[in-house]
Amino acid sequence: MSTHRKLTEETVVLASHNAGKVRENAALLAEYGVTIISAGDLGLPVPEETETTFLGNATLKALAAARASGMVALADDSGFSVAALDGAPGVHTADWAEQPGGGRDYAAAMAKVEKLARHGTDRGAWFTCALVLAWPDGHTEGFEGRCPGTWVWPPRGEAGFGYDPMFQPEGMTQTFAEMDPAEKHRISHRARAFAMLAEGCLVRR
Ligand SMILES: O=c1nc[nH]c2c1ncn2[C@H]1C[C@H](O)[C@@H](COP(=O)(O)OP(=O)(O)OP(=O)(O)O)O1
Ligand SMILES: [Mg+2]
Repeated sequence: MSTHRKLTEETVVLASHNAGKVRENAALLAEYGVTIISAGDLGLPVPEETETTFLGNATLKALAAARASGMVALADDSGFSVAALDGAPGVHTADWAEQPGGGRDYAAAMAKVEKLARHGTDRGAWFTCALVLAWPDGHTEGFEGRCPGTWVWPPRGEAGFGYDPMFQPEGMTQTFAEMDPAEKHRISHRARAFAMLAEGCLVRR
């Protein structure tokens, strides 16, 4: 018997303000007949990410959206880690792209990572994604997936979002940004976390 709470609702709030993440999670949920409303569409605030782990921050974002909306919410906290940098930027991945005047510059963020990591011999890198479902009564279900690979320079490809152009997953010759979305969905950290979430909490309809 599963110890996970099942999602019975047909619509969930996607507690993310990142268009790339909303798009990828919406596509994954659609396979289970679940539709989404984004936190942006509902005008929900962007909570401060004060936790030190991906699961901690995803839980905080999911609970804030579930309580504010009265609906089940799904949050995604994710990031890029470099072995030579002891896992940085990690939970601070989005912060590294933040510009002084507001907004994000991912070309600059990738250049910062390369500058710090280029002297190391270890090219290992990985993406992590924590997905948390939260109910308005405070119940949560969380799952974490990782995708191992290497960082590459210069960045390659136009698809995807964020740090995708500098990440080549293990066993592949293309970066995430050179793959089509369906291919990224077969192997990504998000897809792996989602597969666990689906196994635990989703019912195909
Ligand atoms: O598949 C990915 N491919 C490339 N980059 C990625 C991926 N997944 C996460 N990332 C990057 C984007 C962001 O710089 C950080 C997540 O930060 P994170 O706080 O979880 O998301 P966010 O602030 O963009 O949106 P929100 O918190 O509203 O969900 O990692
Ligand atoms: Mg964030």
